[in-house]
Amino acid sequence: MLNKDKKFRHKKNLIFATILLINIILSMRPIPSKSASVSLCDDPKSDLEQLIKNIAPDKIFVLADEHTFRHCFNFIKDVKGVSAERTCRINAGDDFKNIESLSSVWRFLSERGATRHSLLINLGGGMPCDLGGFAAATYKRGIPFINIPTTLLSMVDASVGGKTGINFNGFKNEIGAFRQAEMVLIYTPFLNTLDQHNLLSGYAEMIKHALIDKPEALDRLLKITLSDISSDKLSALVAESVLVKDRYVDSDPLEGGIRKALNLGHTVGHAFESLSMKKGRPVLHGFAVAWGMIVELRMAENKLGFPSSVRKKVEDYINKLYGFHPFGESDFEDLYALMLHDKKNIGERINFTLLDKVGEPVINVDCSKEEIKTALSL
Ligand SMILES: NC(=O)c1ccc[n+]([C@@H]2O[C@H](COP(=O)([O-])OP(=O)(O)OC[C@H]3O[C@@H](n4cnc5c(N)ncnc54)[C@H](O)[C@@H]3O)[C@@H](O)[C@H]2O)c1
Ligand SMILES: O=C(O)C(=O)C[C@@H](O)[C@H](O)[C@H](O)COP(=O)(O)O
Ligand SMILES: [Zn+2]
Repeated sequence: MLNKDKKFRHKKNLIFATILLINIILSMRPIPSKSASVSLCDDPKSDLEQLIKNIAPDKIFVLADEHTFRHCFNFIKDVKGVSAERTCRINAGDDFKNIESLSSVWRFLSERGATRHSLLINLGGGMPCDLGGFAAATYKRGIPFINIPTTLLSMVDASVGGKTGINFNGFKNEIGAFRQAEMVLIYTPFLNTLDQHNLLSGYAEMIKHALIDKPEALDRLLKITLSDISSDKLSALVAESVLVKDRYVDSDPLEGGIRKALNLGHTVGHAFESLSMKKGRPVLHGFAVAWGMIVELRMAENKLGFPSSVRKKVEDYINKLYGFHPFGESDFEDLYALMLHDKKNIGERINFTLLDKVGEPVINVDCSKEEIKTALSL
């Protein structure tokens, strides 16, 4: 099963890499995505207008947070049918990816007469994309939505693949649904106003994609200093990264199996993220995932023989750029209790996604409390 999977992935890798290369050479923009349509665009206004023409909604609504309304709304405000009056603005940050914000979006749509034929455009990072996607999935049992990601993290990861939802009861994405966007429009100049901290946060998910893709992709990322990167180079890396995500989503859209590879670093990462939020000192999702990957690569090394030289290279890179995770021995029981709620678990078993080697994820690895503790405190 695994071997067949590897061969299949290798063949698909080659096809995608070839298409990507041809695209870059010919400067063609659409990304050959399969699960949701994803495109790298040069002109969000005209691309959005074309899309809206095809969808033909009766009304158009936009969801933005306070920052994306300020920095990004101007790029789409002149699109026919888009208006500030029909733009729902929510507070920024993961603290607000909650039932109250969700309810305010449902109310906004309902009070302004949104129908099942109305369109919701989520303009923002992973927070508005996740929350807006879930609002769209549930409002009148589902209306179409478009994601326009404005952070690096949402361009390479959160806007694609149909996982929508909110945090609830102290747990990440506890309530949600799988629902694909009609289209994902990636416009990398939005990143010009994004701070370095949030760029790094997105870069962590790119490192995750490289780890489940191939050694060359990982080596390339670990050589780059994000603060010096040219916008062309970053756009090419965004395209490459989002293709990795799309490939896994396409093989297993509802996460019955191999899509769990995309959750590498998240069993521990989500526990870090939830605990930091509970303590009132929230860390960004990508930072939590970066630290979660360190712990899970140690577990992969201990349990599956993942090469220690590669684990060390990734760990050094993360420690240098992201610092060390802010948790101590005394946090272990809380972190473990949070991991018991991970969505990949079955019964009381905590199921990790680990790696044999770079590009060879192994899903459903059952790890004991002791094994987790050892990896956390090495
Ligand atoms: N659905 C998925 O597959 C998936 C994948 C990865 C992460 N996520 C989720 O995504 C969320 C994290 O996403 P995120 O990192 O994009 O966070 P975010 O949406 O909270 O954005 C981070 C910050 O950047 C600001 N911002 C956004 N775009 C900007 C721009 N262009 N210029 C200036 N500021 C801007 C936002 O207002 C916010 O303050 C988490 O909730 C995580 O769980 C979901
Ligand atoms: O798309 C996926 O599948 C992922 O796991 C991508 C993750 O980066 C993302 O953070 C996702 O929201 C985590 O999902 P969850 O099912 O662990 O809540
Ligand atoms: Zn993530």
